[in-house]
Amino acid sequence: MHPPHRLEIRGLTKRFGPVAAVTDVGFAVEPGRVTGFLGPNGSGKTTTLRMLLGLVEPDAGTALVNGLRYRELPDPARTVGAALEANNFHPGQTGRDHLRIYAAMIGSPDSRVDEVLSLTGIWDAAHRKTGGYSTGMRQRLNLATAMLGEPPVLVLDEPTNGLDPEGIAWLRRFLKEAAAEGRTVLVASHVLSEAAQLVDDVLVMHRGRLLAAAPLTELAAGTTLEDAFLNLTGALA
Ligand SMILES: Nc1ncnc2c1ncn2[C@@H]1O[C@H](COP(=O)(O)OP(=O)(O)OP(=O)(O)O)[C@@H](O)[C@H]1O
Repeated sequence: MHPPHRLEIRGLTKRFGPVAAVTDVGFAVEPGRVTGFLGPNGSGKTTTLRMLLGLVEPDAGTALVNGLRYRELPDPARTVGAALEANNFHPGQTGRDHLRIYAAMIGSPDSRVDEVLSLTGIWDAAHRKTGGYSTGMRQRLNLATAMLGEPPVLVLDEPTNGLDPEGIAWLRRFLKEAAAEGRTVLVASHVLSEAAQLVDDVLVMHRGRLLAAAPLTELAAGTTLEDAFLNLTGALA
């Protein structure tokens, strides 16, 4: 794995026609911690992550991974493991073949495929076509793909969607361990009750703007994350 990496977002702004999707958003994400990127549907989380990954060009601002834009990284796929949508697999391909092709593309050894299959608990489904996977299995395959290059940074968008309670508990352990290993873990979610059990640091998005950035213990001191969130957004309603 590359050494730990820090993310730094500065003044990110993106409009889609009349929609101000993201407005002047800035924050840092530290290695060794799980950071929750929280906010309701449509608050600008995915657009911010897409700008971080060079998939959307910002109107203004920068998103840096250890001081470099994603497209300037010497080894991007092995630096940032990203899982944005769990439905971009070829339905006629097995999970294992999907991983083998991706491993070849990013220069990871074939042996890493078996490692990530074990790591993400989809070993049993590896030889089945992904068209028959449940949403939870797709999430695990997505995570397995993100982990192929042993990246120091993980960026995940709503990774618990479609996971059963056991899967959610498993993912929590997985991400906490990834952070304990020194990874930078950024997880977008609109499910505050789940986030409260997972994250160390909290970023709160609302209508395209960042409302708060603080450790969970500070933001939710003496209250729940839901109440802290409602207090923040209620003030703007
Ligand atoms: N490609 C696009 N074209 C037009 N509008 C877009 C596009 N992508 C996002 N938007 C709009 O930008 C706003 C922010 O969307 P975004 O997907 O970033 O929010 P989100 O917080 O990730 O929400 P969700 O949890 O529903 O994914 C929304 O109003 C959305 O409709």
